Amino acid sequence: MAELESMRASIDNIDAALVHILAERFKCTKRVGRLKAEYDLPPADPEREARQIARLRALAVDADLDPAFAEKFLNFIISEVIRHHEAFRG
Ligand SMILES: C=C(O[C@@H]1C=C(C(=O)O)C=C[C@H]1O)C(=O)O
Repeated sequence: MAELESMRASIDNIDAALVHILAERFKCTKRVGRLKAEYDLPPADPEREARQIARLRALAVDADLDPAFAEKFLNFIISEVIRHHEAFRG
């Protein structure tokens, strides 16, 4: 079925883009983690996280994406980031 193949090709492209986007994000967050370790700042910043979650939920609603899913996804990423930041502190 041509439409199925076409949709799957787009899904594969989107998955590749997601991997590249996540890799860039983790490059930034690792740099932030090294700065935090250097300046003895805590690995997590719950106030910033709350602002990011509120912003992402609103963007999700506008984009017709489930905001609960958007929040879960961001929390999943942030928990990995915090794990990296804790490791930088040693
Ligand atoms: C990257 C940071 O560290 C943590 C991870 C965050 C993220 O992945 O967006 C946000 C806040 C912090 O809990 C930061 O403080 O900016």
